Amino acid sequence: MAVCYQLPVLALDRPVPKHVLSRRGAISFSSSSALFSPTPRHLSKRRGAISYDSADQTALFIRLLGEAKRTLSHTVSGTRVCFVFRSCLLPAVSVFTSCCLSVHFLLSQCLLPVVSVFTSCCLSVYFLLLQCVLQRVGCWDFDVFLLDRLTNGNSLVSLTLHLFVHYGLIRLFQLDVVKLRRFLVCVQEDYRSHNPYHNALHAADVTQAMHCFLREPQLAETLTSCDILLGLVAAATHDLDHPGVNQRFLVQTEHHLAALYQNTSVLENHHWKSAVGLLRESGLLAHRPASERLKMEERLGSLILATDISRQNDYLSQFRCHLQSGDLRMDNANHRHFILQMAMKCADICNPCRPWRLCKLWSSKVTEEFFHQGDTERKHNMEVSPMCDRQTNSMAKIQIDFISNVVEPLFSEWSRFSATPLSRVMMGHLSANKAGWRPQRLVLAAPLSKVLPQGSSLSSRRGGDA
Ligand SMILES: Nc1ncnc2c1ncn2[C@@H]1O[C@@H]2COP(=O)(O)O[C@H]2[C@H]1O
Ligand SMILES: [Zn+2]
Repeated sequence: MAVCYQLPVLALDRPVPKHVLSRRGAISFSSSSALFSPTPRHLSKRRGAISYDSADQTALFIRLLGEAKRTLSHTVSGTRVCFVFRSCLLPAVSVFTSCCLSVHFLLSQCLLPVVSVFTSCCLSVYFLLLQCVLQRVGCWDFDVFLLDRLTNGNSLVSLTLHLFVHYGLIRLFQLDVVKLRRFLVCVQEDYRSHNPYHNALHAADVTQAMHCFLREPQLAETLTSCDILLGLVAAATHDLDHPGVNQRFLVQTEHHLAALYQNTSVLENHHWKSAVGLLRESGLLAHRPASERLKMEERLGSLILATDISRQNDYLSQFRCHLQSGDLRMDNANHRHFILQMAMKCADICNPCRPWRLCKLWSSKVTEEFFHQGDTERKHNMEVSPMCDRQTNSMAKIQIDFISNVVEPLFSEWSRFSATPLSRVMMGHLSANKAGWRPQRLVLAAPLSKVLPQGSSLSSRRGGDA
């Protein structure tokens, strides 16, 4: 009690600050506990709250509400009632209360241990399940959607942390685990969750694919721990703060990012600079020499910039030259970095190489985002971008074109460089998926009238045309 007395106590009914409520260890108790009474939770009245930091378990605020007192003063009015209440009812009430307390005490003695054993069993089962899922992180059919559901939308943080532990990066770079976690949480939060495709789940998917490529023999045997660290951080951050529209849209709408990066690799430059901002803010690498930090930031940039799909042909022709002349030397730091760039590019657009079920999910997400941009462009009388027009495109048509023109050329060179079972599996899925889309290529997306609200500028324009 003495300890409690010294703790900061909030005044009655003053709202608990937001930052305190967001802490993990907040306990709040109410007039009827869901454990002991059938009263629905929303009917029970909150009586108080204790918040403590999950790390040090030290109570920060104790807050008690005066609910009971107020109820009593409403019921008791007038001296006579007060007298009757005091002489007859009060003893009865106090006997009743002590009975209730005894029952409550008995129940809590019997039930609480059972409840806490049950809770810890549930937690153990949950962590076992999570471990089972994460143990398959190196498999090409890894289900990142399942991981996301299991972690309640925290797949990017949990997957990347798991991989940092897997590669021993925390020990090798003497990383502060708290800073690392904070950095990853910030990265995850800087992705826009309302984007159908360019969100933290896509980043988790790319990071998992990157891990699969890092495990390929040619890379696993030669990459340094710094290459691995950069490969994972680049994959996790490569689309940071993506606005859900492409560069063309940003340039045409004279967005400030287009002006800032002079219409060149606008998005990729923004992702890179955002990643560097978070790295510096988190202090994750603050203990490393400044020259090493700068070099890492630069290499991070060149990995992220490699994902600019409009520059794919430059990278591909360079890759083909190396493969033809057979001059790639993995003991050469520049060559290793180039292979990391190619791995990053493959990881970014590998969704058509996944098993059909996963491939279909990604395709519908990316199409939704494209069509959303197209709808916005039409609404503002802009020219609708290729692949973004739901009136002339079908999901299957977009997929077949994307596979034929972008994915196949890249992955056939990658499998020439890394002729492994994984490459054969990916190429197998790619051709099966392309064949799977063919019968659907003439099916158009939902009619625009179902997407745009009635009376929008477009629906009236279409009416005029008719
Ligand atoms: N399944 C897909 N279908 C069509 N385009 C895709 C698909 N997957 C990725 N892309 C495009 O490829 C781009 C790669 O870089 P981004 O992730 O910035 O944006 C991606 C999309 O524009
Ligand atoms: Zn991406």
